[in-house]
Amino acid sequence: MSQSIQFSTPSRTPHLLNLPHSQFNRPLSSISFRRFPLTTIKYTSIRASSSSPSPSPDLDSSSSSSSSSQVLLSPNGTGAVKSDERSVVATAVTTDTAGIEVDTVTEAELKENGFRSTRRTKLICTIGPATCGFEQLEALAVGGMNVARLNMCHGTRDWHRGVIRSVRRLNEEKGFAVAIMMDTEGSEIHMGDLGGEASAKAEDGEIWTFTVRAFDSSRPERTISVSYDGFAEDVRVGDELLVDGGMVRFEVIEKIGPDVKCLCTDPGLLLPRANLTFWRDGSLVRERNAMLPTISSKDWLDIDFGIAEGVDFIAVSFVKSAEVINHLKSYLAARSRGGEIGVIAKIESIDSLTNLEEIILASDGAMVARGDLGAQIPLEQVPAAQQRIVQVCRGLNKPVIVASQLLESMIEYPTPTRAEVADVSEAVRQRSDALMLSGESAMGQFPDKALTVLRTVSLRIERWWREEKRHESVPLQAIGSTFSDKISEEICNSAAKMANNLGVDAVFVYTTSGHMASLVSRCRPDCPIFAFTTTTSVRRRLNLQWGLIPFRLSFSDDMESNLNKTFSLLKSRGMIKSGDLVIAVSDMLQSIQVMNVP
Ligand SMILES: Nc1ncnc2c1ncn2[C@@H]1O[C@H](COP(=O)(O)OP(=O)(O)OP(=O)(O)O)[C@@H](O)[C@H]1O
Ligand SMILES: CC(=O)C(=O)O
Ligand SMILES: [K+]
Ligand SMILES: [Mg+2]
Repeated sequence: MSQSIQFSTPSRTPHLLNLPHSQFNRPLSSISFRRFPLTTIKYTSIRASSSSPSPSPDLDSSSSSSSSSQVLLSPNGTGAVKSDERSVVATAVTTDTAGIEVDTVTEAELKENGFRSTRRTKLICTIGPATCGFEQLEALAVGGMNVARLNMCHGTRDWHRGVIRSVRRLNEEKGFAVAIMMDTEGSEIHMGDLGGEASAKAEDGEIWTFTVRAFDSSRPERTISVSYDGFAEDVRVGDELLVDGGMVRFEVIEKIGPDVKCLCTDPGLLLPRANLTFWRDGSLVRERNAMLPTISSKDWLDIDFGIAEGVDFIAVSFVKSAEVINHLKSYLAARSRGGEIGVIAKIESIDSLTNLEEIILASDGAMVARGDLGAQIPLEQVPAAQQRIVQVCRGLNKPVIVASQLLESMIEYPTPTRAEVADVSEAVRQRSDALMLSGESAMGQFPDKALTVLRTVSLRIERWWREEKRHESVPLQAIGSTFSDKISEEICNSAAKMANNLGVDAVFVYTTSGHMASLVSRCRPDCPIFAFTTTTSVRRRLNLQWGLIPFRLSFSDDMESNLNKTFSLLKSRGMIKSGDLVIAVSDMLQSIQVMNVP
């Protein structure tokens, strides 16, 4: 017996009205509202599935494209997997109970620990030389990587293609739904690649030459090439030159044609292609490089490459305005068969903070790119900027990623500093959607350990905060522009509130485009959210969002049959059990249903 609230026409089967779905999968009830201005709230009882231990034949036949006999194991909104379980869960499972795709890590987690213990904060790993092998990628997926990031500042397209294909293979063979995020190089000023060296050490008091000349052969001693032709012209004697946001500092002492002589004032390690900024009288000089395009010609070629390889997200470096995001989105819409690639705005410049709301509104998500941001605004302003970006994203229902230096010391050491753990905790406590590793996973010595730290700290802080009931219920601004969107939003807000008040085990959301799932995620309910979607690409994209455990499942407009099918499939896999309390919402038939699993 279930209790439900439905926003629908008097007809129990609104799809029989034979009104077309709009191309945006707008729920039928919006149409119904126009025809039948009277909103009805119905309490219906749904007959529970007969809870047969194996799925009925019609379940199998209705699962159309998903009815392959292989069950996939994949994107994981999951929590910790004990190391001795890993070898077990990392193997592909082949079963006859096809029809639902979920990764083995999630499956093991749900079976072992129940719904509530799953991890809500998503984890992103930058892939580099330390993690590009198939087995290394698999270890990261098993360890909880939800998204793999490729930084186009480094590596060749062939190298990136290899990684993308390995991740795809991992998804296909092992059922993961690891999404791929391509991060553009952008055209800010950066150093050259050090002629193949991994790093170079600049000592206090040394004189180094920064030059716009290219080197034919090997790099002359204490010489660094600079990517920006106007560099020697723009800097002035007395300017301060910051490498990587201040990891190393120089003072400009002399200009000789294309060469700029600089005195090292803060020693440190110079890494290939590190970012350069120059400061005059205590503020960033940005008049000239403000003219550089956000998306360079090389970036456009990388974007074409990303479209061809089917990446899930493109993160745009050094976004200055909403215009560039809109431009890229219309390009993608024209080239990539309709909005299948999400555009993430990287907030890492003063301009992006100035135009924050409009940029986030135009994007599909944002990244607090603290590395470069900390080179553009005083470091002590970065935490407040982070808090503001996270809040704006939550308000506008866009996923937000906190990135850079979360566990920087783990590039070299196997344990984090206490300060780093506190920083990770703060990002989790702010309820950002995702945390990102950079050098820690790309070229550090302990990529798996760094991921484990993110995972365990996330789990612990999430649980602590839930137990303490510390989450003040933040009033969320209304964002829906159409009446139908407003209904969806109210349904999701109510479902999340009911879930907390009733202490349910999970919210189930049936969503074709993923929008309804994101609306539930936005409410940050106490219980996990099982997001069922019909397409693999939507499933991967949902893997970036807080609290969503994405499954691929074919379903219909008939919620009763969807629920019965889901219960059967999940029960037969041991992921839910009779008596579990579930709230279900759907974007086909706008409704909320509360029921115990039969
Ligand atoms: N594909 C790659 N190949 C080689 N080294 C890489 C690769 N990706 C990352 N790295 C190394 O890892 C370090 C940190 O990676 P990350 O991508 O976060 O760089 P970043 O310069 O901080 O980011 P961004 O350029 O977007 O601001 C880089 O400085 C580089 O040394
Ligand atoms: C991630 C990134 O681009 C930064 O922190 O600058
Ligand atoms: K980048
Ligand atoms: Mg950056």
